[in-house]
Amino acid sequence: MRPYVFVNVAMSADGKLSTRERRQVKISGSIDFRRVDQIKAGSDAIMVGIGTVLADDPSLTVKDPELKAGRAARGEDENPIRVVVDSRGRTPIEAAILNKGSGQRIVAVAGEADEKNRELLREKADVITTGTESVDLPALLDALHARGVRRLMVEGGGTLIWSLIKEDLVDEIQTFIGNMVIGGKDAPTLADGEGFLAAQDFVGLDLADVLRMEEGILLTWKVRHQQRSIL
Ligand SMILES: NC(=O)c1ccc[n+]([C@@H]2O[C@H](COP(=O)([O-])OP(=O)(O)OC[C@H]3O[C@@H](n4cnc5c(N)ncnc54)[C@H](O)[C@@H]3O)[C@@H](O)[C@H]2O)c1
Ligand SMILES: Nc1nc(=O)c(N)c(NC[C@H](O)[C@H](O)[C@H](O)COP(=O)(O)O)[nH]1
Repeated sequence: MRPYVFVNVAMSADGKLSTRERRQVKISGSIDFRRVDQIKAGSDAIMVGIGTVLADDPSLTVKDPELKAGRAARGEDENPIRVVVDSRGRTPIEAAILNKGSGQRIVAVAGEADEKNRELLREKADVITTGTESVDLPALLDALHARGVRRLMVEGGGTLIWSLIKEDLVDEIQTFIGNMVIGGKDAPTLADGEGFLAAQDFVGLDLADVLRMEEGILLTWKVRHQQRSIL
């Protein structure tokens, strides 16, 4: 079993999530940032890859006090469970995601992660070890479901999103497209990794909503799941 998984990113008009130097770019306007806060507050967990932690040092906390109060009224922590996918356990112990705001943290590492790193991270987070070189994403989602996670928001980055999509683990993609061109053939996009080559492997989407938002546009897609042959 796994949670409902939805990706939320902001990208430039040319599809970039940040610069080729992975320097964070403010793409969302105030309305989209508020929307992101709302969907974060409505999630049981929010997940990022270690690349995003090292590049942006995000706290992934809920910002609006009313949204936090709403979570408390439902008997929830003020922040969703924050999950870092981090094969080698490189999450800095002083990272914002481990120190800012209350709530549970999970760092998912792979078997190869250094035991010392795992020990250190256990002071601030639950450490889940799954997979050998990279984190076993189906197993991680199963573990999150077993912990009661039913709605999982994935913030990025492109490498993590690619793996989740490739393993057919994403149900919905929300992307805010902002009114700027970042450029750069090596700048990160919504789905990086090795990419598909054959058209029959491309992941199909159904357009669920289009919304103009300031000078940008918010697209919501539902992912068409692979027709798994039932053996
Ligand atoms: N604009 C946005 O909405 C947005 C959101 C998040 C991140 N970003 C940007 O994305 C960039 C970071 O993205 P990224 O692709 O470098 O890193 P990422 O955040 O996607 O993390 C990828 C890393 O996670 C680890 N990992 C472990 N198991 C894995 C698995 N099974 N599959 C995939 N990864 C696994 C690996 O070390 C891998 O390199 C930054 O520049 C950041 O600013 C933008
Ligand atoms: N939705 C969105 N619009 C953007 O313009 C932008 N640059 C990000 N980037 C994603 C990044 O990883 C974190 O969402 C932010 O860094 C927020 O981090 P905080 O929780 O405020 O610490 N995300």
